[in-house]
Amino acid sequence: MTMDTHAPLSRPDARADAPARPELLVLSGLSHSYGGVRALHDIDLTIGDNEFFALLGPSGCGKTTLLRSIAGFETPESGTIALDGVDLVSTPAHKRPVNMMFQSYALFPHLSVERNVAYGLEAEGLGKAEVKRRVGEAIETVGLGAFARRRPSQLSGGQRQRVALARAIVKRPRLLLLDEPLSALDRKVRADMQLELKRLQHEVGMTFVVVTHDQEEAMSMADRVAVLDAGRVEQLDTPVGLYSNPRTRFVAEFIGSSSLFDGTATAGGVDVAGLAELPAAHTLPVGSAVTLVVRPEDIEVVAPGGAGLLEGVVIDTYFLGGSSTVSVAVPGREKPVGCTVHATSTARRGDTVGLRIDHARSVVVADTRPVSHGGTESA
Ligand SMILES: Nc1ncnc2c1ncn2[C@@H]1O[C@H](COP(=O)(O)OP(=O)(O)OP(=O)(O)O)[C@@H](O)[C@H]1O
Repeated sequence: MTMDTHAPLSRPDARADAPARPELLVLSGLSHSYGGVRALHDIDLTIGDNEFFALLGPSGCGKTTLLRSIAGFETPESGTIALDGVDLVSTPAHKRPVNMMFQSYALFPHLSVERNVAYGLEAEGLGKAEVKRRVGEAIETVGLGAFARRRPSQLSGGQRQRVALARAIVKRPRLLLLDEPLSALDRKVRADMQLELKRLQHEVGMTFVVVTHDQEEAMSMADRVAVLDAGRVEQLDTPVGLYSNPRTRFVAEFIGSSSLFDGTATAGGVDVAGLAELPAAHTLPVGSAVTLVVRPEDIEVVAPGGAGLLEGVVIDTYFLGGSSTVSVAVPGREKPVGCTVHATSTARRGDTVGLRIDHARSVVVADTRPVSHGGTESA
């Protein structure tokens, strides 16, 4: 049997709930409701200067409400928002040093690219020469120099998105808010634009706060990510921290793939219902309901029969290029266990294999749901 030899991810030891840079935006105790619907519950967040920050969560978790509160399109029920130490809640939206890029891009269809980009500056009453220079710079920054005279209908989706970006950065806000900025683009263009957005943020030196429900997008672009669920911040961390050290079951399921083993905490690990006691380090009360979270690259597929191994039967292998995913049915578990192996793995469908979990890398989280039998697996 082949052994999986992935290098371990480093675990962050710095406090990830505080930005590495000087703070720019501080939200304290922010709550908001729409009629009887609680959209935000007591949110505390600090976002750093020149940081690429993502708000990530499933539909309805409150991401847009949070963004709109920062922009000034919603007035929070309680709590404070300060930018550079100055209160924003009492500052009207148009006076905040904040710009928002909408999902729809909201371009003027009858105006050329350069007129679209110039619009906001002209509305501010800037001189013609200044407008021309700044518009030219912004259009170059987003790589649309050759398209300045075209109208939005003569551009691709990715190019339209760049116009919206140019229009957002041309006013040089301290903070740029982007609501699902890539959702209108197809998969390939999206991947390119993720890199582009990151480059642009670095180049213009502004703080970006991006809202997305796509965890890959958030993880690939952002310096830090706040994972929201039902109006609360579940975890605020770096992408590596979220992946390697999820603090709740929700985060473990939402970020990346994992096999989740529900059970009861023991002194040295987790007693997985109907399966085995699996060793793991944790500080949760013995006897409490917990979930052991194991990433696919932290499971080694080996010959069966060794001590401390789970055993199962390979039900599928998926070749992914440099690696493969082996899906193993383990008796007593409803969902198969996914393992990442080297592409040269000899594991084949129908093989009985042993699974060695890297106990030093698995994570135990408190499970607030009733203990289920058979375990679950995230996508
Ligand atoms: N204008 C409104 N009136 C009433 N309820 C609203 C309003 N806007 C949002 N909500 C509710 O507030 C909650 C948070 O909505 P919000 O739009 O902030 O979530 P979201 O995470 O951005 O979702 P999505 O990803 O689907 O856009 C949801 O339950 C939503 O139904």
